[in-house]
Amino acid sequence: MTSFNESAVGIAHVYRGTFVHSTYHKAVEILEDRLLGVDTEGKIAFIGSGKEVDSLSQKWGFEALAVTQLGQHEFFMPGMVDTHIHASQYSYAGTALDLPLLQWLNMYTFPVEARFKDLDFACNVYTHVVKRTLRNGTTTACYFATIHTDASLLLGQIANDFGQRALVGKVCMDTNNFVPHYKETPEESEGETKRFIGELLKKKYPLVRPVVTPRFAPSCSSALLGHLGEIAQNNHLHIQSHISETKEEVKLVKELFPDYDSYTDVYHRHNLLTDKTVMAHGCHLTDGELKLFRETGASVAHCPNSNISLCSGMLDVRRVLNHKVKLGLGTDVAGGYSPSMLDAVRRTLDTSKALTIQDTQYHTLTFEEVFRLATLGGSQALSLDEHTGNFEVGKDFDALRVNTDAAGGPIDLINHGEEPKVLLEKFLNLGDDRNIAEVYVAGKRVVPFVDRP
Ligand SMILES: Nc1nc2[nH]cnc2c(=O)[nH]1
Ligand SMILES: [Zn+2]
Repeated sequence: MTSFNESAVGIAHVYRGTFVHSTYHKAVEILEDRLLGVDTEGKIAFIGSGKEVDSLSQKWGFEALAVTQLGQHEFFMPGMVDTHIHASQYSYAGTALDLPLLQWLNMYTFPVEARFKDLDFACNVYTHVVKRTLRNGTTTACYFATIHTDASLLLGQIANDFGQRALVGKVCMDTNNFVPHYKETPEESEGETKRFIGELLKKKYPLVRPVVTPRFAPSCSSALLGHLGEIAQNNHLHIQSHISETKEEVKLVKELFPDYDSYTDVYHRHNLLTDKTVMAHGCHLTDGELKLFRETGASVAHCPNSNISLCSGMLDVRRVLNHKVKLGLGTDVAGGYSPSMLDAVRRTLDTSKALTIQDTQYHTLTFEEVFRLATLGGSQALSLDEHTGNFEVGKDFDALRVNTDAAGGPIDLINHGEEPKVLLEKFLNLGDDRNIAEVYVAGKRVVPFVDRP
């Protein structure tokens, strides 16, 4: 039930139509002809039957005529959660996919990221990535920025200005043999991380939080990892990094950290594995490492476009879920070339089917399961599911108004009276931003963009 005082918080909007979401027990739950009320704080105040419009309008004090009615081929679904995206790498998305990870970082990534010292350059790229992801239905994004504190703060400001829910990480790295000007000393990295966290929190952006961001073990000394673990622990902060993306990287970590049992153990012994940690990729994690994820509550960001584009590996999502490790989806721009979570959904299904081609006994993921990973699963992976991820009374209204029959859109031949589940499947497989008529974050309509072009 609602936790707030009903008389103190009014109803701001009421929507009537089909709502499609996931619950902890059901991958897809279809709620037909429902009325959903959003209060003035952007939270879901009630969900009732459309037939009860008169009694609900009396109880909650809204005009029955003020209800927004969805069209026949429309539905609301929860906003999607991108659990891993490099905002800074959006500048070269769609290119540079011809090298394996470690060479790719040296050749393309580090030289580009070094440019974010220039705040004008940063502002342009960050504005584009926030707008593009919002327009594609990403209501929550967990961002890597670069090592530059002021540019990272700017990313937080831009996410706030456009109304996106975001975790923003100033990247930390004190090891870089290939592009030596793109690194910090351990003292700089520690000090600038503290400044970043302090200044971002001081802004009191309602939906933007800092996340402690060691790039990955090969870019960080043990001293730096230790400092970052301590900062996260002392301030109860989120943590993000990369793990076991490629076999070559796992081998390198073994050489760099010979006294540790595994790659996961490196992070664990620096206090970087907590229930607010999200680690990208994890393609080559062992059962023992997944057990450590489960025990600590750390989660995996599955980035299938990137895993295929850089030939890194194919994560066995079913195995991760069987270990009861939390898992969300990530675009991993620009290792992944698409900023759209719909692409992440499709690539997740493709990878699962590729694993099925290799082993016909494999338990292929269903589109319903992948829908959950893109929404509720992502919010769980980021430990934000108290606030977002599905349509539960008391949660923030983070939602996409999907119109499968949008004029000029990519979906043809929708039958009259088509089942909502079929509309969802068509949208996930064929849809794009033309089908996302509106995007809401914490009750506020953030797409279409109003004040800005
Ligand atoms: N895909 C990817 N993997 C990484 N590992 C360390 N840094 C990165 C990065 O920027 N992208
Ligand atoms: Zn990444």
